[in-house]
Amino acid sequence: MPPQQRAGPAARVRVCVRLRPCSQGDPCVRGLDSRSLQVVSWRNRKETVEYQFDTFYGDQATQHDLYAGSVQPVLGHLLEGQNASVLAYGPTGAGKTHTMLGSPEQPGVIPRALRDVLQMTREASSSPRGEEWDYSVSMSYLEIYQEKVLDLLEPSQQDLPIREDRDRNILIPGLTERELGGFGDFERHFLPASRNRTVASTQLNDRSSRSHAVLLVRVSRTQQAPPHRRRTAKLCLIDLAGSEDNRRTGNRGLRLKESGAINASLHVLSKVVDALNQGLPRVPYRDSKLTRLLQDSLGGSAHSVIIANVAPEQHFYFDTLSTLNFAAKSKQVVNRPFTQETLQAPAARKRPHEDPGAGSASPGAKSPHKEEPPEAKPLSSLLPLEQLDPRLVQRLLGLEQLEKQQGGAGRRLPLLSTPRRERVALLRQLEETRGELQKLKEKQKALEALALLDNTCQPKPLRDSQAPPRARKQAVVLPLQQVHTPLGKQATPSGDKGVLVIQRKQGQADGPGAENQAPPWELMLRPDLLAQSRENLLVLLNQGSAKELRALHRIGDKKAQLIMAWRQLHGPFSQVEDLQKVEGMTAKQVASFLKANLLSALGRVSLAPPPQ
Ligand SMILES: Nc1ncnc2c1ncn2[C@@H]1O[C@H](COP(=O)(O)OP(=O)(O)OP(=O)(O)O)[C@@H](O)[C@H]1O
Repeated sequence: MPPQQRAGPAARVRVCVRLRPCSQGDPCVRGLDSRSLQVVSWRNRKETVEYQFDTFYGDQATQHDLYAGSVQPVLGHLLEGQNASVLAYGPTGAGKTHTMLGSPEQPGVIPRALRDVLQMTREASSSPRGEEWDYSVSMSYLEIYQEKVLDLLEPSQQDLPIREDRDRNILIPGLTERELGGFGDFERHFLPASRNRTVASTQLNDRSSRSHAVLLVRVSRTQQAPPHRRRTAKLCLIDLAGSEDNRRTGNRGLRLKESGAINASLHVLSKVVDALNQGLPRVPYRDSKLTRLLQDSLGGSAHSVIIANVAPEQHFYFDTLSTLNFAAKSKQVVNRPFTQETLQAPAARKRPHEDPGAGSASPGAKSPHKEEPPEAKPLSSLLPLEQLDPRLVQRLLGLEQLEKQQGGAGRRLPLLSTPRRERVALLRQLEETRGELQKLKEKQKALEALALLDNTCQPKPLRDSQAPPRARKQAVVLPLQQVHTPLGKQATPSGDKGVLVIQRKQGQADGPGAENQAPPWELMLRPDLLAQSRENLLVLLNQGSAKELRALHRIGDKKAQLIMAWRQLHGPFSQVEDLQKVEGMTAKQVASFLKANLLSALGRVSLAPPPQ
């Protein structure tokens, strides 16, 4: 059954800053109060910058202080079916992993949150009303290493896809998901998986995280009795890899490549926050795997907490400023958490431990969870309805009506309540309509192509300083018509100015079942214009500037340079096919270059009436 979403109040991203204890020299960061801090310039100690956040944790703050003050408060939303995210951000060596993971003596956010979530579900199920509900908690753990999504619970080199379902939940099909009965289960799965995370020694951190690590925890509660309401929420705990200034890390080779990927994805994260703050229509979530994964945490459906970790040493001064600037702008991001609830049909319902993947707010799971199938789309047309030929619209509507009666396209449900004779007539009508529709679509396509060519072929001077215009697909509706000609003969459907000829294909004719095949005719360019167009392309290849060459399809900056260099060395090309002699251009590439450019080169042809 379709999920129901109940929007809660908007929730601003909560931002706290944590300062790591100083390991050498005079610190350049000092706390002012429980919310504010000051950064002192390394050049002039009188120069200071002040920041204010939801909470500031100084270097004496404990793991418990931070967890209880900033993380625990958002976990309560999970049982309401709302998502939550905690994200540790900051330069390398500033204490992100310490904050999120900690050590056996000083456990960090992750073990504390898991203990609490498991405790919460246990308490809820043993409360007086809790007996009516089944609770389940499960986890997945992944890293994003060099733009690859890797499963840490079942490590392999396979880069897992990130998908979005129709309710805009982010899913990772194929990601392993483990059911957690208690904290012991969590430790059993999590500790070995943490060792799978990519870490390495750099000059700034002996165990530097080379990837972004994401722990996904799913909390579901399902009503035992009908209507089996089910609420599912996702908790995302993220230990980001640190931004790195490679002049200081001394990174080389693989380390340098890793830090390139880390810095690039953090840059996109910053652009995402900028776009959200400026209310831009396009937020570049898709520009990196990290932001794609965080799509429902930043400016999305989660209660989010950002922990900005900063290091106090003077040599971290610029990193500290850039981290605090990121944190300051993140404060303004507003999320819209909602409760998502599904009703499960009794037959589809299983006990949670049998079916950990069911439910649509899941982070995705190996076997059980599948991405929701896309909603059945209405029959598509080539052009917006209002631009289509009225007869075609009539046919489309008729077909849709018939398909509805029949139970949907492709599903040939018997029309049980319809008398047999009517049923046969209805089915025949449906077949005919489908056939006609197919034909009309083919014709529409052909006529669009024709209209496109006619538009492209406005006479222009041969040496035009402008680059040849790129063919623009235009929605032009022409009266539907088909010109039949004897085999091998050609006709010009648009009179003297026509540029296309319709030619019947060998061995094909209209007949029963022909509507299901490709049309029995094809469109071809008028031969005289074809020759002219090739000639124009050749002129362009021999005389065109780099800019004009780049304006051709399939020619980028590098190829344009190579073509000009070849021209200088060997003189003009004698035919377009000579392009094969240019470094890196194969016969196949030249053929596809020709195909892609013949139309736009036609724009340079002055049209004369076709030869009689
Ligand atoms: N609040 C803290 N108290 C005590 N030690 C800390 C604290 N924060 C960090 N450290 C220590 O500082 C060192 C670097 O911390 P950590 O590895 O957590 O940095 P990081 O930001 O995760 O770095 P990277 O991005 O390179 O992985 C570790 O030895 C860690 O134990």
